[in-house]
Amino acid sequence: MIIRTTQKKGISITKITGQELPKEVEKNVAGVAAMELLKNTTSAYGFEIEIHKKIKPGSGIGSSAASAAGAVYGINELLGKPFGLTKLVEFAMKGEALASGAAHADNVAPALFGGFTLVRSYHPLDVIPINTPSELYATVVHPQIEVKTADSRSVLKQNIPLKKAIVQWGNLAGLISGLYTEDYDLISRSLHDEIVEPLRSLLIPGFNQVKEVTIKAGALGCGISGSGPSIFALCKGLNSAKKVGEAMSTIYENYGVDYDVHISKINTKGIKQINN
Ligand SMILES: Nc1ncnc2c1ncn2[C@@H]1O[C@H](COP(=O)(O)OP(=O)(O)O)[C@@H](O)[C@H]1O
Ligand SMILES: N[C@@H](CCOP(=O)(O)O)C(=O)O
Repeated sequence: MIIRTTQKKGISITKITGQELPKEVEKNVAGVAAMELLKNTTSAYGFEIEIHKKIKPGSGIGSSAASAAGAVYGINELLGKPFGLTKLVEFAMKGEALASGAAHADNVAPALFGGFTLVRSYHPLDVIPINTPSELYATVVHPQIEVKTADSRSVLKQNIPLKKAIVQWGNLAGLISGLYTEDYDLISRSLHDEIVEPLRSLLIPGFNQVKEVTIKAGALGCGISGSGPSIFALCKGLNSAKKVGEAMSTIYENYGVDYDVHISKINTKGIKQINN
């Protein structure tokens, strides 16, 4: 993303490459998030935004969040950093509301803070950055089909049986504890989703096979990335992450579905600015 200051007040989106997305400010998550930030300033300037997309929308790996968070981060830098990270998350959430119908911080918070983040509360917004174990890698397979967050939210049930909620609270607490203590076995034992995965996985071709081969290949755990269709695995060490990536690929090779595999150490720094 490239952001420039302009004499004309307001936001404009001047160029989009890589994907078909609207340039109208009110229809693009970057424009909506940027407008929300501007509403909270008395800036004498405006900003023009170029968006260069490398991820298909409806990915489950935060394509929309990347644009929303990038826009507010860049404008905040150009304004001399009047806002802290939590405030930027609030602005970027307005962009996510356009994409999915819900002003959630699940992707914009980690994009801005870096690493793992816990969104403890929305009223008020309370984002807690969580420790990242030093040997932790993520492997993500992104089958090139679009699953919109709004659609995969609509398949969820509004009520959760108490028994399932108790199991899930245990897993969540175990995961947070495992991340802080860098206990990879505990992370592995805690990576289970009793509530959302059984419903949403039906929207993802090959999900069960991917999960099976991924665990066999040595992943600590595997699940739906965001609202899908991407599937993530957490791994200890780069070699394990690569083996898991190969195992994931075999499934989509057999399905004949185009896919990308991304392997990365967990990025603990969040968005960074590059000056040209
Ligand atoms: N700058 C943008 N980047 C990505 N998606 C955008 C953008 N602006 C608007 N959208 C819309 O947001 C929706 C994708 O968001 P979402 O379903 O949450 O997928 P993802 O998991 O890839 O973020 C699509 O309808 C897309 O047209
Ligand atoms: N975590 C939320 C939002 C997911 O958004 P996405 O853009 O990553 O799909 C959810 O699971 O609904």
